[in-house]
Amino acid sequence: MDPIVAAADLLRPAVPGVAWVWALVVCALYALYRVGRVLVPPSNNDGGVPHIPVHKTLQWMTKGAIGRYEVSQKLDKVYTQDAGIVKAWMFGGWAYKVSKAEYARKLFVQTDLFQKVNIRKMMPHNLGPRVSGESLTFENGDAYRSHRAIVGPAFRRAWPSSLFKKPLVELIDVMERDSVRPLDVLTLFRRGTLDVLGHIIMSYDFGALRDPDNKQRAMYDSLLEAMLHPVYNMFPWLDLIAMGQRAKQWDYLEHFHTFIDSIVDDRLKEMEQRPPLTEEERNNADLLTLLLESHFMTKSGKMLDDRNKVVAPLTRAQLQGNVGLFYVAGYDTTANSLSYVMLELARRPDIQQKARDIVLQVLGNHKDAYPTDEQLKELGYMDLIVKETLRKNSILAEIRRRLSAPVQLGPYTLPQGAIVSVDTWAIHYNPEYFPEPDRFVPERFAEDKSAELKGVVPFTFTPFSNGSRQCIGMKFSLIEQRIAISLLLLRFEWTLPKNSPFWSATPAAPAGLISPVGLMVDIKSRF
Ligand code: HEM
Repeated sequence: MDPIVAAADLLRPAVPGVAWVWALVVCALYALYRVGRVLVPPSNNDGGVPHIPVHKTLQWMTKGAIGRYEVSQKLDKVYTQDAGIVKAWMFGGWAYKVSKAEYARKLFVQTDLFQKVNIRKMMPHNLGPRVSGESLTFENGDAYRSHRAIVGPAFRRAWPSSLFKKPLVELIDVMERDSVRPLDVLTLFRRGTLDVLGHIIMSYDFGALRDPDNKQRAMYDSLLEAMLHPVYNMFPWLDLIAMGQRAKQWDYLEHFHTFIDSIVDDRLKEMEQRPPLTEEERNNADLLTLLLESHFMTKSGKMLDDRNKVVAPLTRAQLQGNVGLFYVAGYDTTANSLSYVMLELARRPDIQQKARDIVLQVLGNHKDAYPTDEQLKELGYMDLIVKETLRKNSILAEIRRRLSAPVQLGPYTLPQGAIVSVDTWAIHYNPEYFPEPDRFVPERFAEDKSAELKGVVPFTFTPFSNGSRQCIGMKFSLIEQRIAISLLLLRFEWTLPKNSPFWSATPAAPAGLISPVGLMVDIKSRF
């Protein structure tokens, strides 16, 4: 019987004093049972998956910004040993984390079995999942395939370098202006990526680079912080009584949705009245235009998904949700990635110079050079830098799924409903997959690498996830970063301040979105 009902029943008898004692005993037992469930991992007959004691996890959680690297090496690795899987207490419940290529492959490939966790349904009162509302990212099965058929074409396109020119050149100019002092690169890249996203998603100028105190950016950062707030994620019902800053963040959410809605509205009207896009217009169009073009095509009833089912048009809420998702998914991820690139290249001036030599060879040593599409092809080394940076500093620490049925992973049987995630840091630092994992070696990802750098084992490089649910914006982000890094190398030389803690460690949040908290860089203009 539900313990609350049992307690209420005990309160009914004629002798109230005794009833209260009984009620208190029942409540105390229930509290003990709840605490016990937290402390003792469920047996689940899973075949003896090793587990991390909850007090150890809590110890690390309370250490604050100590870094995912330390958590991975000193906690996860110690308890996982060679099993390639470990059970850990995360966000109020027990979950499995896998770190073996073979197990990760199953998670990435068997998408009907390893399903996306629909946190929108799980936490209906919580602010976080509402930011990207009814978007593809929470969907599974037919609903997901239908979304992806409409959203996919907007991302499967040419990404001409001219598309990025205005915001990226502005980013470099602002950086040059500020280069006299150690620079908080993460904040600057956040301003830059927001302007890039505004421009590319819906031809909107946020002006975040021009104005460091830009209100929209402050609002947006606050929303991101709200989405990742550990307490509200652990106790989602707290949002029912949101007060103070949290209540303000609910207002921001409304602003954000009204803002997207009004732009989607205008664009819908504009597109209804115009002839179909020409090839050239499509090449230079923003994502919203391409998304709506695809959305209009569904109205003929002839668009099919990858299993040949007819795709229904998106509702207004789904259009709004997907545009919101592009911001959520593309903003801090790319800003963090670029910051980590600056960090890794500051620590390795030899690789910084090697990359600069390539840039100067392709673009020439001219202050105003900007890569053409042809030149961009010759700047592929920047992608190797990004990949190695993301191997060492994966922005999403875990890629999480829920089991729709029991599954066998090696000797272990995981039960239906269990949460299973790929532990990107554990895989990326496994010397069996990446020899000498602490070293920064971009050439690991080159196609024509030397024999001692063996090929990347499939499903072991996962910063963008893998399989059919791989990041839809990966190509976009890689091109944006390829251009940004080339311009950074052309215009600046940089290093870390002498007393920077980042020379020997990488302080960062240990979970959630990984960020180089407090990174400052000394940059010097080359012109
Ligand atoms: C360095 C930059 C980026 C990283 C590291 C990154 C990483 C990821 C990862 C790991 C996932 C999969 C999450 C999961 O499977 O649970 C994902 C999904 C996604 N990403 Fe990215 N991303 C980046 C940039 C972008 C950009 C620039 C955009 C678009 C503007 C974008 C749009 C998306 C979308 C829409 C999804 C959901 C796809 C789905 O659910 O099928 N991402 N990203």
